[in-house]
Amino acid sequence: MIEAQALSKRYGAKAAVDAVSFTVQPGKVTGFLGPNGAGKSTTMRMIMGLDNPTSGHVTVNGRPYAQHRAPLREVGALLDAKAVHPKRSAYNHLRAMAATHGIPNGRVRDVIELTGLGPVARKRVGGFSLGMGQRLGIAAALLGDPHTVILDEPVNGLDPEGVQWVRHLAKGLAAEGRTVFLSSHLMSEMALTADHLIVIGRGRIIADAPIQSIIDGQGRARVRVRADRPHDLLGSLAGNGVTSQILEPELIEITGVEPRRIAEVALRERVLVYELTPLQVSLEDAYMELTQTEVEYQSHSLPSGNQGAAPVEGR
Ligand SMILES: Nc1ncnc2c1ncn2[C@@H]1O[C@H](COP(=O)(O)OP(=O)(O)OP(=O)(O)O)[C@@H](O)[C@H]1O
Repeated sequence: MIEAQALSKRYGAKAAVDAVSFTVQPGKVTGFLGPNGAGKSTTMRMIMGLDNPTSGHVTVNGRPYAQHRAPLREVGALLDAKAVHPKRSAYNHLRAMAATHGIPNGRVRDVIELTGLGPVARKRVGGFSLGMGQRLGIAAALLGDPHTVILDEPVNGLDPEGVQWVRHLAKGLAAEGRTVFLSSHLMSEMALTADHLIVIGRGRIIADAPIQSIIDGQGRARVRVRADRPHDLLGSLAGNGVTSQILEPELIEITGVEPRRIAEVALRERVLVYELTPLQVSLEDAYMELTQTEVEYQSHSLPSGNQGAAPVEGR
């Protein structure tokens, strides 16, 4: 279990991590999700004792990382896959790590097999692709057979087979009762892997909940409607945070109101509706909604004729 309490890290005037408190439970995969620069890596580095908190504290299985007698057996982490001597082979890198931590050589062979590194294990790490480097980082994280596994952006650079492998690995480790904490900026990946999500934006926790409740809590009803007089319909639906997007002259998307209410209003206004389709709120939409105001580097789409979402105007 990982427990952070009012954990903060400042760089000068900037709060990279701002008084975050959370618990990562064993037996499930917890996703640590946030846009670029949100504070994920800084938090993970503090968990591993690589950065000192400015204030607050964080423990792994009840103690700060550095106070564990056999830390590699307690927590395994992939934080920076490139932090390996380029002239060493993968096998020698893992052997050296194992030797300094009293881990038998047999375990080195096990993790090489587990991570699919067998064919390249004797090659120099300097020539590794990003994906192979990630696999080596994961092999190192698992070397001590740890109770807690922390992986920072583990699917970075992996091909689809590798992505799927990480997914199965994470789920398998959690099923064995381990604490698994994975960071990502991709909601789509987390949706397939994590049981629980901690969402961070600009150094602060903005959600901490099971995946399903994040969808249920954040997603607002979105409905696609084809109607002969969309403006009349929208005029009558105005208010209470209802927003709309006109996609074609007779095609609109309405957010924030249930399909039945749209049908009732259309009937009352004698607007002909010939399509009324509830659109599923994807996890990606829920994430965008959660982090909208929390991204550090926001991209803006170019203005275009009738595509922008606009609040419904009253009559
Ligand atoms: N050593 C440092 N010195 C100054 N600022 C830093 C340092 N490390 C991180 N930061 C800043 O702290 C904030 C959080 O960075 P962090 O790397 O933890 O975010 P992240 O969520 O892991 O993002 P990414 O997905 O881009 O890696 C960013 O604004 C970053 O620029």
